[in-house]
Amino acid sequence: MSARRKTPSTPSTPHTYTEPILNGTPTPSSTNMRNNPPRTPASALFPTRLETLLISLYPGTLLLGSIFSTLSPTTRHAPYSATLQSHPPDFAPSYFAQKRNIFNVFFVKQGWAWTTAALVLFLLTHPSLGPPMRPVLTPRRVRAVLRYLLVTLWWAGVTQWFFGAPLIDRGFLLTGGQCELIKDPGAREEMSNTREYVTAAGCKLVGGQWKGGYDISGHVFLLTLGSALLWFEILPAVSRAEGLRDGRRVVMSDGKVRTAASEAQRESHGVEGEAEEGPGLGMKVALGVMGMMWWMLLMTAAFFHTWFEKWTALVVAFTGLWAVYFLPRAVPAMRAIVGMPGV
Ligand SMILES: CCCCC/C=C\C/C=C\C/C=C\C/C=C\CCCC(=O)SCCNC(=O)CCNC(=O)[C@H](O)C(C)(C)COP(=O)(O)O
Ligand SMILES: Nc1ncnc2c1ncn2[C@@H]1O[C@H](COP(=O)(O)O)[C@@H](OP(=O)(O)O)[C@H]1O
Repeated sequence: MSARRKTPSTPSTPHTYTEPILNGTPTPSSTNMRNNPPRTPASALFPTRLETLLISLYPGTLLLGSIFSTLSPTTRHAPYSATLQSHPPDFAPSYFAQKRNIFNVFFVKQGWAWTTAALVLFLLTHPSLGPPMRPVLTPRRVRAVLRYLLVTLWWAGVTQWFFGAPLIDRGFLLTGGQCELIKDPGAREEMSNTREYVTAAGCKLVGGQWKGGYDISGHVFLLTLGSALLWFEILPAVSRAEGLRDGRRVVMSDGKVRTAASEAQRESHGVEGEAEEGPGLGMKVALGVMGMMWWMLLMTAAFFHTWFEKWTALVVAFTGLWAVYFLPRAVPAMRAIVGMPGV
Protein backbone atom coordinates (compact mmCIF):
# COMPACT_ATOMS: atom_id res chain seq x y z
CA MET A 1 0.00 0.00 0.00
CA SER A 2 1.22 3.46 -0.80
CA ALA A 3 2.74 5.36 2.08
CA ARG A 4 0.19 8.03 1.16
CA ARG A 5 -2.61 5.83 2.40
CA LYS A 6 -0.99 4.80 5.66
CA THR A 7 -2.14 6.52 8.85
CA PRO A 8 -1.03 10.14 8.44
CA SER A 9 1.29 10.16 11.42
CA THR A 10 4.62 11.16 9.93
CA PRO A 11 4.54 14.75 8.67
CA SER A 12 7.85 14.27 6.88
CA THR A 13 6.32 11.65 4.56
CA PRO A 14 5.26 13.50 1.39
CA HIS A 15 2.13 11.39 0.93
CA THR A 16 0.65 12.02 4.33
CA TYR A 17 0.63 15.73 4.93
CA THR A 18 -2.50 17.84 4.55
CA GLU A 19 -1.83 21.07 2.72
CA PRO A 20 -3.77 24.19 3.77
CA ILE A 21 -5.84 26.04 1.17
CA LEU A 22 -3.39 28.40 -0.46
CA ASN A 23 -5.53 31.32 -1.58
CA GLY A 24 -8.67 30.68 0.40
CA THR A 25 -9.74 31.51 3.94
CA PRO A 26 -6.70 31.29 6.22
CA THR A 27 -6.74 28.23 8.49
CA PRO A 28 -4.94 27.73 11.80
CA SER A 29 -2.47 25.49 10.04
CA SER A 30 -1.68 28.22 7.53
CA THR A 31 0.71 29.94 9.90
CA ASN A 32 3.43 28.76 7.55
CA MET A 33 1.98 31.01 4.84
CA ARG A 34 4.70 33.54 5.50
CA ASN A 35 7.09 30.96 4.04
CA ASN A 36 4.50 29.72 1.58
CA PRO A 37 2.71 32.87 0.29
CA PRO A 38 -0.80 32.74 -1.25
CA ARG A 39 -0.91 31.69 -4.89
CA THR A 40 -3.17 32.78 -7.73
CA PRO A 41 -4.95 30.13 -9.80
CA ALA A 42 -2.46 30.88 -12.59
CA SER A 43 0.32 29.44 -10.43
CA ALA A 44 -1.16 25.97 -11.03
CA LEU A 45 -0.07 26.28 -14.66
CA PHE A 46 3.62 26.50 -13.79
CA PRO A 47 5.94 23.57 -13.17
CA THR A 48 7.30 22.88 -9.70
CA ARG A 49 10.99 23.51 -9.09
CA LEU A 50 11.83 19.85 -9.61
CA GLU A 51 9.77 19.71 -12.79
CA THR A 52 11.54 22.83 -14.04
CA LEU A 53 14.84 21.10 -13.47
CA LEU A 54 13.72 18.01 -15.40
CA ILE A 55 12.23 20.07 -18.25
CA SER A 56 15.43 22.08 -18.52
CA LEU A 57 17.26 18.85 -19.42
CA TYR A 58 15.80 19.25 -22.91
CA PRO A 59 17.08 22.72 -23.83
CA GLY A 60 20.24 21.72 -21.93
CA THR A 61 20.70 18.72 -24.25
CA LEU A 62 20.16 20.83 -27.38
CA LEU A 63 22.68 23.32 -26.07
CA LEU A 64 25.20 20.58 -25.28
CA GLY A 65 24.85 19.15 -28.82
CA SER A 66 25.28 22.59 -30.38
CA ILE A 67 28.35 23.32 -28.25
CA PHE A 68 29.84 19.95 -29.21
CA SER A 69 29.29 20.55 -32.93
CA THR A 70 30.87 23.99 -32.64
CA LEU A 71 33.89 22.86 -30.62
CA SER A 72 34.61 19.53 -32.34
CA PRO A 73 37.01 20.27 -35.24
CA THR A 74 35.82 17.19 -37.23
CA THR A 75 32.18 18.23 -37.04
CA ARG A 76 32.88 21.91 -37.56
CA HIS A 77 34.85 21.28 -40.75
CA ALA A 78 32.51 18.65 -42.22
CA PRO A 79 30.35 20.12 -45.03
CA TYR A 80 26.65 20.49 -44.18
CA SER A 81 23.74 20.18 -46.63
CA ALA A 82 20.62 22.20 -45.79
CA THR A 83 18.57 20.07 -48.20
CA LEU A 84 19.63 16.81 -46.52
CA GLN A 85 19.51 18.54 -43.12
CA SER A 86 22.68 16.63 -42.31
CA HIS A 87 26.32 16.20 -43.28
CA PRO A 88 26.53 14.39 -46.66
CA PRO A 89 27.12 10.65 -45.97
CA ASP A 90 30.70 10.70 -47.33
CA PHE A 91 31.66 13.43 -44.87
CA ALA A 92 29.69 12.27 -41.84
CA PRO A 93 31.91 13.04 -38.84
CA SER A 94 30.61 10.12 -36.76
CA TYR A 95 28.61 6.90 -37.01
CA PHE A 96 25.76 8.75 -35.31
CA ALA A 97 25.91 11.48 -37.95
CA GLN A 98 24.74 8.97 -40.59
CA LYS A 99 21.03 8.71 -41.24
CA ARG A 100 21.31 4.96 -41.71
CA ASN A 101 22.72 4.33 -38.25
CA ILE A 102 20.94 1.43 -36.65
CA PHE A 103 19.55 3.46 -33.74
CA ASN A 104 17.92 5.89 -36.15
CA VAL A 105 16.45 3.20 -38.39
CA PHE A 106 15.08 0.86 -35.71
CA PHE A 107 14.56 3.17 -32.78
CA VAL A 108 13.80 6.80 -33.69
CA LYS A 109 12.01 6.05 -36.95
CA GLN A 110 9.71 3.76 -34.92
CA GLY A 111 9.87 6.08 -31.92
CA TRP A 112 6.16 6.30 -31.21
CA ALA A 113 5.83 2.52 -31.22
CA TRP A 114 8.64 2.35 -28.60
CA THR A 115 6.96 5.04 -26.51
CA THR A 116 3.63 3.21 -26.70
CA ALA A 117 5.16 -0.15 -25.79
CA ALA A 118 7.06 1.29 -22.82
CA LEU A 119 3.99 3.07 -21.48
CA VAL A 120 1.66 0.07 -21.91
CA LEU A 121 4.17 -2.18 -20.11
CA PHE A 122 4.47 0.33 -17.28
CA LEU A 123 0.67 0.70 -16.95
CA LEU A 124 0.26 -3.05 -16.90
CA THR A 125 3.03 -3.87 -14.44
CA HIS A 126 3.34 -1.07 -11.92
CA PRO A 127 1.28 -1.66 -8.76
CA SER A 128 0.59 2.07 -8.29
CA LEU A 129 -1.79 1.89 -11.25
CA GLY A 130 -3.57 -1.42 -10.74
CA PRO A 131 -3.03 -5.15 -10.15
CA PRO A 132 0.21 -6.09 -11.95
CA MET A 133 -0.17 -8.15 -15.13
CA ARG A 134 -3.96 -8.21 -14.83
CA PRO A 135 -5.86 -6.20 -17.46
CA VAL A 136 -8.14 -4.54 -14.92
CA LEU A 137 -9.34 -1.08 -15.98
CA THR A 138 -8.61 1.03 -12.90
CA PRO A 139 -9.37 4.79 -13.05
CA ARG A 140 -5.62 5.56 -12.98
CA ARG A 141 -4.98 3.32 -15.98
CA VAL A 142 -7.92 4.71 -17.93
CA ARG A 143 -6.82 8.30 -17.32
CA ALA A 144 -3.23 7.53 -18.24
CA VAL A 145 -4.44 6.00 -21.51
CA LEU A 146 -6.59 9.10 -22.19
CA ARG A 147 -3.58 11.37 -21.66
CA TYR A 148 -1.50 9.11 -23.91
CA LEU A 149 -4.16 9.27 -26.63
CA LEU A 150 -4.22 13.08 -26.49
CA VAL A 151 -0.44 13.27 -26.80
CA THR A 152 -0.62 10.68 -29.59
CA LEU A 153 -3.08 12.92 -31.44
CA TRP A 154 -0.54 15.75 -31.20
CA TRP A 155 2.27 13.47 -32.46
CA ALA A 156 0.11 12.22 -35.35
CA GLY A 157 -1.11 15.72 -36.32
CA VAL A 158 2.39 17.17 -36.32
CA THR A 159 4.26 14.32 -38.03
CA GLN A 160 1.81 12.00 -39.82
CA TRP A 161 -1.53 13.41 -40.92
CA PHE A 162 -3.51 16.58 -40.32
CA PHE A 163 -6.55 16.45 -42.59
CA GLY A 164 -4.05 15.82 -45.36
CA ALA A 165 -0.39 16.78 -45.01
CA PRO A 166 0.95 16.77 -41.41
CA LEU A 167 1.56 20.11 -39.69
CA ILE A 168 5.36 19.92 -40.21
CA ASP A 169 4.87 19.58 -43.97
CA ARG A 170 2.18 22.28 -44.06
CA GLY A 171 4.57 24.65 -42.30
CA PHE A 172 7.26 23.76 -44.83
CA LEU A 173 4.97 24.51 -47.79
CA LEU A 174 3.68 27.73 -46.22
CA THR A 175 7.23 29.02 -45.80
CA GLY A 176 7.97 28.59 -49.50
CA GLY A 177 9.11 24.98 -49.65
CA GLN A 178 8.22 22.64 -52.49
CA CYS A 179 8.91 19.25 -53.91
CA GLU A 180 11.68 19.90 -56.44
CA LEU A 181 9.80 18.07 -59.23
CA ILE A 182 6.93 20.53 -58.92
CA LYS A 183 9.23 23.50 -59.40
CA ASP A 184 9.36 22.59 -63.07
CA PRO A 185 6.16 24.24 -64.46
CA GLY A 186 6.04 21.78 -67.36
CA ALA A 187 6.08 18.78 -65.05
CA ARG A 188 3.52 20.43 -62.81
CA GLU A 189 1.01 20.96 -65.64
CA GLU A 190 1.12 17.28 -66.47
CA MET A 191 0.22 16.32 -62.90
CA SER A 192 -3.22 15.67 -61.51
CA ASN A 193 -4.02 17.26 -58.12
CA THR A 194 -3.38 13.99 -56.36
CA ARG A 195 0.08 13.92 -57.84
CA GLU A 196 1.06 17.27 -56.39
CA TYR A 197 3.46 16.21 -53.73
CA VAL A 198 2.48 18.02 -50.58
CA THR A 199 4.20 15.74 -48.08
CA ALA A 200 7.90 15.13 -47.53
CA ALA A 201 7.30 11.37 -47.64
CA GLY A 202 5.37 11.57 -50.94
CA CYS A 203 8.03 13.78 -52.46
CA LYS A 204 10.89 11.46 -51.50
CA LEU A 205 8.92 8.48 -52.78
CA VAL A 206 8.94 9.88 -56.33
CA GLY A 207 12.60 10.81 -56.10
CA GLY A 208 11.91 14.52 -55.62
CA GLN A 209 13.77 16.88 -53.34
CA TRP A 210 11.86 18.52 -50.50
CA LYS A 211 13.51 21.92 -50.66
CA GLY A 212 13.27 25.56 -49.85
CA GLY A 213 10.98 25.77 -46.82
CA TYR A 214 11.36 25.86 -43.10
CA ASP A 215 11.26 22.31 -41.69
CA ILE A 216 11.19 21.84 -37.93
CA SER A 217 13.11 18.82 -36.68
CA GLY A 218 10.76 15.81 -36.55
CA HIS A 219 13.40 13.95 -34.54
CA VAL A 220 13.68 16.59 -31.82
CA PHE A 221 9.89 16.79 -31.71
CA LEU A 222 9.36 13.03 -31.40
CA LEU A 223 12.20 12.36 -28.98
CA THR A 224 11.12 15.21 -26.70
CA LEU A 225 7.44 14.34 -26.82
CA GLY A 226 7.96 10.59 -26.28
CA SER A 227 10.51 10.77 -23.48
CA ALA A 228 8.79 13.63 -21.63
CA LEU A 229 5.45 11.79 -21.84
CA LEU A 230 7.11 8.78 -20.22
CA TRP A 231 8.68 10.71 -17.40
CA PHE A 232 5.58 12.86 -16.79
CA GLU A 233 3.63 9.60 -16.41
CA ILE A 234 6.16 7.54 -14.56
CA LEU A 235 8.01 9.76 -12.14
CA PRO A 236 5.00 11.23 -10.27
CA ALA A 237 3.43 7.78 -10.03
CA VAL A 238 6.45 6.20 -8.39
CA SER A 239 8.37 9.11 -6.93
CA ARG A 240 8.54 10.03 -3.29
CA ALA A 241 9.88 13.48 -4.27
CA GLU A 242 7.42 16.14 -3.21
CA GLY A 243 8.23 18.44 -6.12
CA LEU A 244 7.14 15.79 -8.59
CA ARG A 245 3.82 14.78 -7.15
CA ASP A 246 2.41 16.40 -4.02
CA GLY A 247 3.95 19.82 -4.59
CA ARG A 248 2.08 20.32 -7.87
CA ARG A 249 -0.64 22.93 -7.51
CA VAL A 250 -4.19 22.48 -8.72
CA VAL A 251 -7.19 24.78 -8.92
CA MET A 252 -10.22 23.22 -7.21
CA SER A 253 -13.78 23.62 -8.50
CA ASP A 254 -14.36 26.41 -5.94
CA GLY A 255 -11.42 28.33 -7.44
CA LYS A 256 -9.08 27.72 -4.51
CA VAL A 257 -5.53 26.55 -5.08
CA ARG A 258 -4.34 23.44 -3.29
CA THR A 259 -1.56 20.97 -3.83
CA ALA A 260 -2.02 17.70 -5.68
CA ALA A 261 -1.59 15.95 -2.33
CA SER A 262 -5.09 16.99 -1.25
CA GLU A 263 -6.58 15.41 -4.35
CA ALA A 264 -4.45 12.30 -4.01
CA GLN A 265 -5.78 11.78 -0.51
CA ARG A 266 -9.36 11.85 -1.75
CA GLU A 267 -8.76 9.48 -4.62
CA SER A 268 -6.49 6.51 -4.57
CA HIS A 269 -6.57 3.52 -6.82
CA GLY A 270 -3.26 1.89 -6.13
CA VAL A 271 -2.63 -1.57 -4.85
CA GLU A 272 -1.62 -2.78 -1.43
CA GLY A 273 2.13 -3.10 -1.03
CA GLU A 274 3.03 -0.66 -3.82
CA ALA A 275 5.50 1.22 -1.59
CA GLU A 276 7.48 -1.90 -0.85
CA GLU A 277 7.84 -2.94 -4.51
CA GLY A 278 11.05 -2.29 -6.48
CA PRO A 279 11.04 -0.39 -9.80
CA GLY A 280 9.65 -3.38 -11.73
CA LEU A 281 10.06 -4.42 -15.37
CA GLY A 282 7.77 -1.72 -16.82
CA MET A 283 9.70 1.07 -15.19
CA LYS A 284 13.09 -0.39 -16.12
CA VAL A 285 12.06 -0.68 -19.78
CA ALA A 286 10.66 2.87 -19.73
CA LEU A 287 13.89 4.19 -18.22
CA GLY A 288 15.83 2.37 -20.96
CA VAL A 289 13.65 3.92 -23.69
CA MET A 290 13.97 7.38 -22.10
CA GLY A 291 17.76 6.97 -21.88
CA MET A 292 18.02 5.98 -25.55
CA MET A 293 15.81 8.89 -26.52
CA TRP A 294 18.01 11.28 -24.60
CA TRP A 295 21.10 9.96 -26.40
CA MET A 296 19.48 10.28 -29.83
CA LEU A 297 18.31 13.78 -28.97
CA LEU A 298 21.90 14.67 -28.17
CA MET A 299 23.07 13.13 -31.48
CA THR A 300 20.37 15.03 -33.41
CA ALA A 301 21.42 18.22 -31.67
CA ALA A 302 25.07 17.62 -32.56
CA PHE A 303 24.82 16.50 -36.18
CA PHE A 304 21.48 17.45 -37.77
CA HIS A 305 19.40 20.49 -38.61
CA THR A 306 19.92 24.15 -37.91
CA TRP A 307 19.75 25.61 -34.44
CA PHE A 308 16.35 27.27 -35.11
CA GLU A 309 14.78 24.09 -36.54
CA LYS A 310 15.69 22.21 -33.37
CA TRP A 311 14.53 24.84 -30.89
CA THR A 312 11.16 25.36 -32.60
CA ALA A 313 10.60 21.57 -32.55
CA LEU A 314 11.20 21.65 -28.80
CA VAL A 315 8.60 24.41 -28.41
CA VAL A 316 6.04 22.52 -30.53
CA ALA A 317 6.55 19.34 -28.45
CA PHE A 318 6.19 21.19 -25.15
CA THR A 319 3.04 22.98 -26.36
CA GLY A 320 1.28 19.58 -26.57
CA LEU A 321 2.77 18.37 -23.29
CA TRP A 322 1.72 21.54 -21.51
CA ALA A 323 -1.89 21.15 -22.74
CA VAL A 324 -2.08 17.60 -21.39
CA TYR A 325 0.04 17.74 -18.23
CA PHE A 326 -0.23 21.36 -17.00
CA LEU A 327 -3.49 22.87 -18.29
CA PRO A 328 -5.68 20.33 -16.38
CA ARG A 329 -4.10 21.53 -13.12
CA ALA A 330 -5.89 24.86 -13.61
CA VAL A 331 -9.07 23.49 -15.21
CA PRO A 332 -10.98 21.17 -12.83
CA ALA A 333 -13.38 19.98 -15.56
CA MET A 334 -10.45 18.82 -17.69
CA ARG A 335 -8.75 17.25 -14.68
CA ALA A 336 -11.90 15.29 -13.91
CA ILE A 337 -11.50 13.55 -17.27
CA VAL A 338 -7.77 13.16 -17.87
CA GLY A 339 -6.56 13.38 -14.26
CA MET A 340 -2.92 13.84 -13.26
CA PRO A 341 -0.19 11.20 -13.06
CA GLY A 342 0.20 9.76 -9.58
CA VAL A 343 -3.13 11.18 -8.35
C1 LIG B 1 -5.97 -2.77 -18.88
C2 LIG B 1 -4.63 -2.20 -18.92
C3 LIG B 1 -4.55 -1.06 -19.85
C4 LIG B 1 -3.14 -0.83 -20.36
C5 LIG B 1 -3.09 0.00 -21.59
C6 LIG B 1 -3.62 -0.74 -22.77
C7 LIG B 1 -3.66 -0.29 -24.04
C8 LIG B 1 -3.06 0.97 -24.60
C9 LIG B 1 -4.11 1.95 -24.95
C10 LIG B 1 -4.35 2.52 -26.07
C11 LIG B 1 -3.67 2.24 -27.37
C12 LIG B 1 -4.71 2.58 -28.40
C13 LIG B 1 -4.50 3.19 -29.51
C14 LIG B 1 -3.15 3.64 -29.94
C15 LIG B 1 -3.25 4.61 -31.08
C16 LIG B 1 -2.27 4.85 -31.81
C17 LIG B 1 -1.02 4.12 -31.60
C18 LIG B 1 0.07 4.51 -32.53
C19 LIG B 1 1.09 3.54 -32.21
C20 LIG B 1 2.24 3.50 -33.09
O1 LIG B 1 3.16 3.17 -32.53
S1 LIG B 1 2.26 3.91 -34.79
C21 LIG B 1 3.58 3.03 -35.52
C22 LIG B 1 4.92 3.47 -35.16
N1 LIG B 1 5.36 4.58 -35.96
C23 LIG B 1 6.26 5.38 -35.50
O2 LIG B 1 6.70 5.24 -34.39
C24 LIG B 1 6.76 6.44 -36.47
C25 LIG B 1 7.65 7.44 -35.78
N2 LIG B 1 8.27 8.30 -36.76
C26 LIG B 1 7.95 9.57 -36.93
O3 LIG B 1 7.09 10.13 -36.27
C27 LIG B 1 8.73 10.29 -38.03
O4 LIG B 1 9.32 9.36 -38.82
C28 LIG B 1 9.83 11.22 -37.42
C29 LIG B 1 9.19 12.23 -36.48
C30 LIG B 1 10.85 10.40 -36.67
C31 LIG B 1 10.49 12.05 -38.51
O5 LIG B 1 10.54 11.44 -39.64
P1 LIG B 1 11.49 11.94 -40.87
O6 LIG B 1 11.17 13.36 -41.16
O7 LIG B 1 12.88 11.78 -40.43
O8 LIG B 1 11.15 11.02 -41.98
N1 LIG C 1 19.86 11.48 -34.64
C1 LIG C 1 19.72 11.19 -35.92
N2 LIG C 1 20.33 10.11 -36.45
C2 LIG C 1 20.21 9.85 -37.76
N3 LIG C 1 19.50 10.58 -38.64
C3 LIG C 1 18.87 11.67 -38.17
C4 LIG C 1 18.95 12.04 -36.80
N4 LIG C 1 18.23 13.19 -36.63
C5 LIG C 1 17.72 13.50 -37.83
N5 LIG C 1 18.11 12.60 -38.76
C6 LIG C 1 17.78 12.59 -40.19
O1 LIG C 1 17.75 13.94 -40.66
C7 LIG C 1 16.62 14.15 -41.53
C8 LIG C 1 15.73 15.19 -40.90
O2 LIG C 1 15.15 14.63 -39.74
P1 LIG C 1 13.99 15.22 -38.88
O3 LIG C 1 13.32 16.33 -39.63
O4 LIG C 1 13.08 14.08 -38.59
O5 LIG C 1 14.64 15.71 -37.62
C9 LIG C 1 15.92 12.79 -41.65
O6 LIG C 1 16.40 12.24 -42.82
P2 LIG C 1 15.52 11.31 -43.78
O7 LIG C 1 14.15 11.90 -43.82
O8 LIG C 1 16.25 11.34 -45.07
O9 LIG C 1 15.55 9.97 -43.11
C10 LIG C 1 16.39 12.04 -40.44
O10 LIG C 1 16.43 10.65 -40.62
